[in-house]
Amino acid sequence: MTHPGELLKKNSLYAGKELGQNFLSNPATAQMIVDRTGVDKEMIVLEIGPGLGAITLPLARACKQVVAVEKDRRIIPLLEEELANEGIRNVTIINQDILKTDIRELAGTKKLVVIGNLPYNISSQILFQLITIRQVVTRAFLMFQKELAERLLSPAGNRNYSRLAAVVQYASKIERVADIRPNNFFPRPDVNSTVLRFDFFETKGMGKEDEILLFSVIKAAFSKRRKTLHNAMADGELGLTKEIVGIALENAGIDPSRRAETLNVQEFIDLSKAVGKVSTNES
Ligand SMILES: C[S@@+](CC[C@H](N)C(=O)[O-])C[C@H]1O[C@@H](n2cnc3c(N)ncnc32)[C@H](O)[C@@H]1O
Repeated sequence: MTHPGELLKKNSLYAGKELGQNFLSNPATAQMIVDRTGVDKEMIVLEIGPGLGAITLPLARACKQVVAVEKDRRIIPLLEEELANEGIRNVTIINQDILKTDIRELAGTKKLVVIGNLPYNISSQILFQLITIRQVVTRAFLMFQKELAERLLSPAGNRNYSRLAAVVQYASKIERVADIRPNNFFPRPDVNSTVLRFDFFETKGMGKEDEILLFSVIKAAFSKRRKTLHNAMADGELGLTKEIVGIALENAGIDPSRRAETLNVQEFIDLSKAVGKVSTNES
């Protein structure tokens, strides 16, 4: 691969901050990430934000096909040239914003593996998007700012445990793949990065509606994290009175004086089922 600094300079371009363009500049690191994904020649991989191709090149050699969604139109000719120089023909580049992309439609009847060195300002949104379409995404390898990765890995009871961690842990098994230092990027970011692996799964007995309610309950519980569950969930966006919340907590066997960050995924499931039941009985 050509060094991103050199490639941009040659084409009179610059790395855009608003698009989170910190390109991987160390080919050994990009190769290590691809090796650790374990992708093979049978797999179709969706790459989010291929940039100048640091990951795309080793990835295309390892898998059957890469579908690469890149928002920045300016850098696509450079990526195409990098691929052509290496004789790589199994990459389809789509010039689009991933947040406006129908990934389900892209997948068609196939299952996808997703990989992305993401712009940090939209990484949580992308992860949430993948969770909602996990019927077509088997696993994902995503790079995050290290602090966010630590929060996602935090178990219930840890002070870093959050709304997003609860939702992600409900939908996937998470593992740390690698920590990556700033000197592996151009331009150098101010923060450390971590690649995480997500193996998505479906939970038995949880339909689409149950899941929507569960995510709302988790959101409401974390909306006022310093308050007890009873206070945080009452009179909020769930539209439940204090009395109803009290009954739901009791039916779920959860002490109302606990706080959101102490509830594990199963307890959130029990609580959302209890909320669903008590609200149906009320209406
Ligand atoms: C951190 S750079 C990583 C580039 C490349 N994968 C690498 O590792 O060197 C993020 C890439 O995502 C692209 N990008 C930013 N926002 C995007 C969006 N909403 N949809 C698709 N691509 C986006 C940027 O233009 C950039 O190429």
